[in-house]
Amino acid sequence: MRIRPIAEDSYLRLIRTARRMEPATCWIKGANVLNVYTREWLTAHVVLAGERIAYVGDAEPIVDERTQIIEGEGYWLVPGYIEPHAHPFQWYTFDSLTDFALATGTTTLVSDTLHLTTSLSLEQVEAILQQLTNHPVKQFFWARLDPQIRLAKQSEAFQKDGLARLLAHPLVLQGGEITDWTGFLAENEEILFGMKHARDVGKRIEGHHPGASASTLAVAAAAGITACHESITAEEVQNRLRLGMYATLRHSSIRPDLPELLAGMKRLGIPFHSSRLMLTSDGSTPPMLRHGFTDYLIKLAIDAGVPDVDAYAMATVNPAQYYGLDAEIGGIAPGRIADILFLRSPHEPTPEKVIANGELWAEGKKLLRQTPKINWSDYRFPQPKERLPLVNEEWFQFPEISPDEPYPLIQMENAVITRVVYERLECDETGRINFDAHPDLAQIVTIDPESGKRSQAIVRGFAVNLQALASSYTVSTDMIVIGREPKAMKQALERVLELGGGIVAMEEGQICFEQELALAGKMSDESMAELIESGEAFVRFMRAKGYRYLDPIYSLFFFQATHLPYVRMTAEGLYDVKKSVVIKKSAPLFE
Ligand SMILES: Nc1ncnc2[nH]cnc12
Repeated sequence: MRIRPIAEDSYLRLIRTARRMEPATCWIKGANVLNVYTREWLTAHVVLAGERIAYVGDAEPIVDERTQIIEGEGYWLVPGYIEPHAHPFQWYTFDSLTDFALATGTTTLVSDTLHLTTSLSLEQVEAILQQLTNHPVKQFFWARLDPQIRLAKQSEAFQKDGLARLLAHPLVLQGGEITDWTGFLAENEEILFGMKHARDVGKRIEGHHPGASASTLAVAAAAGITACHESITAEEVQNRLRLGMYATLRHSSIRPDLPELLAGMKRLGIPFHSSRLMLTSDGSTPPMLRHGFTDYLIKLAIDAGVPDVDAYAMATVNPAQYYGLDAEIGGIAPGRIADILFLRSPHEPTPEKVIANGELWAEGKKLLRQTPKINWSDYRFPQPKERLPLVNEEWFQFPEISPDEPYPLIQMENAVITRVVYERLECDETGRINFDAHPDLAQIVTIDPESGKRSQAIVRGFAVNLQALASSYTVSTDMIVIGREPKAMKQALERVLELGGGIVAMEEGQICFEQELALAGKMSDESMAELIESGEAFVRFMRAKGYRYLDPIYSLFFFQATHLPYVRMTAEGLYDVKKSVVIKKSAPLFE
């Protein structure tokens, strides 16, 4: 597959430059160049004709006064990195993630379309995908087959016609990730249609199989799933590879698994030079990006003992091959698009310079000029204040309980996994839960203006003595409010609505944390540097409030995500995912 067609005159120029009949546009003189195909470092000249590589080797090119000559001595050149599994909406936007990626050497992203497809028409989604291709980072996408929440509004992207339309889109490289495995097993029509269709139109299908046995994975492979990024042990990596799947090794803000996975793989003798290994940061939230992006993962791999050439291959030629793009990207070789990173040492994957499409775009982790941006105001995401003009303090009244009857609690096991436990709780004189006797508990309320429903439950493990936190940053289009003070919970939600979306915490009537996320309630147009600072401030705030797990940002995001075990907040109420039963029903917002 080709990334884009080549103009006739550019094609001729490429051939003539390769034949040394025409001058190079750029000559990188005598650098150490990684050959990802033979996995060796070779001293070579790299010669460009416009956006493509014309020649790599010993011969000097023809030059003229317009040839840009870059002294390659002392540099180690590697191909631009490829992130095969991005979720570009974790506070950052598609734009700010791409800028950050470019500055740190990732020149291709394959991205989730989730919050576009749940909020916009397919025409608008397609217009955004098309606009994103103006960015120097090459961008491709996946068509989700399920929205990861129960009783999702029937957005057209998840109907058969919509799925077929998205899967036919030239920028969409795969279907998935298949998070609704229960739906697959129940032979859900749309999911099976989407998988078969992806397969029939020659696209990849990505799985999502945490903890799956070899026999479950075998079913997934039979159904056409070709990669999965959910291995958390080396044995799970091995199971995937043995089935002919690609295993994407993940290091993310909720699962920072890479060093352990690699140590286990060494123990099992899984070859690091396998072409079926890729790396992903799987939508890490801003604080994790303090360390970098794909460059950070490669560094971790090298530090864990992976030979440097194999670590680079995991983030370049392997994903390029997986997506059928290796004639275009993933290597420094003739005919490829010139995405070239200049490193100071093979053990230091953060590039000093980044060439993308034959042009120098970044130096010292800074972009040299503005990249094309999406004009987000052209796209009408539902406005929180219009969806929910009135907030009622009653929604946050504590539930009446009986001190003799065990009450269902959401017990957090880690940042995203929850269980239901039943406990007797102390009540006050009004028959409502006495939160003073239970400092580690908080009320959690989700609000869905479209269905006019609110779900209410009690959570343990999120925070201690938390007065109020409201968030439009959720996996769905709902709002979530957590806390112990109904008045403060109302105020926090009102502030989120006023911001047009975001996360707000209140203490003693004062805002003590605030992050605007006015784009779809999930993203802000602040720079990545600002979002990293703010994300770190949020983590500090939550730690001070007793949060003990890895990533409070993802905790908020996933309280409703029914692809995760074991209890979730849904429009129907508190829901047991394994048993498929509602534990506690939702209530109407307005009687
Ligand atoms: N399944 C998922 N959906 C949306 N964002 C994610 N980030 C990591 N996993 C995700």
